Amino acid sequence: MSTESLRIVWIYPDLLSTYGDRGNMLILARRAQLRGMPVEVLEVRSDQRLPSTADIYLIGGGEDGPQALGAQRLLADGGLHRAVAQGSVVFGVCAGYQLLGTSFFAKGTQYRGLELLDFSSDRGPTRAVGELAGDIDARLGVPALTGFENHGGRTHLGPGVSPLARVTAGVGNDGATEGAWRGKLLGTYSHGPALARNPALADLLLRWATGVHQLPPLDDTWAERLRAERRAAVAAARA
Ligand SMILES: NC(=O)CC[C@H](N)C(=O)O
Repeated sequence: MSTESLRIVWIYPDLLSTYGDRGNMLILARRAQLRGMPVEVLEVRSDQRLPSTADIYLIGGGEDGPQALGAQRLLADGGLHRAVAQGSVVFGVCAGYQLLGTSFFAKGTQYRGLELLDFSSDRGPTRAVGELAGDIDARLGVPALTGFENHGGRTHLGPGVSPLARVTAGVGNDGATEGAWRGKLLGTYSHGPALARNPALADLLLRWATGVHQLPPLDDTWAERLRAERRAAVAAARA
C-alpha cells in the first residue's frame, strides 16, 4: 500500500459509470474497512488530473461517446500509466475494460486504447445483453463469475493476457472467454455491480493492493443469496 490508508480512485464517474458500477467502489471500501483498513476514496472527474499514487483504480462502463472521450483523456493525462508502472491495481468494467486494450470501436470509429493489456475490441453481430456467467481462471482462486452484460463490442485476447473466465452463460469477450487479466490489471464485461455479485473478486483486488494473502473472512450471507438467485435465474432462462 502506498500510504497508511488504502487509496481507491474512481476514474471519471462523469463519463464512465453504468448499471451500478459505482457499487464496485462502495464494496471495495466497505470490505477493506471491515478488515480494519483505513480507506480514502477519490472520485476524479474527466476535467481533473489523475493522481498516480493510489492503490486501486476503478473504471466503469459507458456509452460509446463517453468511452472514446475517456480514453483520450486518460492517454493525454498519463497518470494511470504511471500508476500501473508503480504496481497499482486496475479494475475495468465493460467500456472501462475495452479501453485498457490496444484499440476499440465507438460509433463506427476505431480508437486507440491505453495499451495496458494485450487485447483489442471490435463490434459483434448483435448487442450482448443479459446475464453473464463463467468459471474463473483457477489461478485466481475465485468462485464462478456472475454478472450482467450490455455491450456491442467483442474482445480478442492476445498472448500477453489470460482470460478472466470461460463463459458458461452469455457472451463476454466472444462467447467463449470473458474478461482478461495480467499482473494486477483485470477487466470484465460484468456489471451488476460486479464486485457486489462477486465479493471474492473484490477480495482478490484487495489482496493485490495490500500484499496481504489471507484476509479475515466476512459474513457474505447476502452476497451468497444474491449469487444463488442469479444462478437460478440463468438456469430458469435455459429451461
Ligand atoms: N456497457 C458498456 O460499457 C458498453 C461498452 C461499449 N460502448 C460497447 O457497447 O461495447
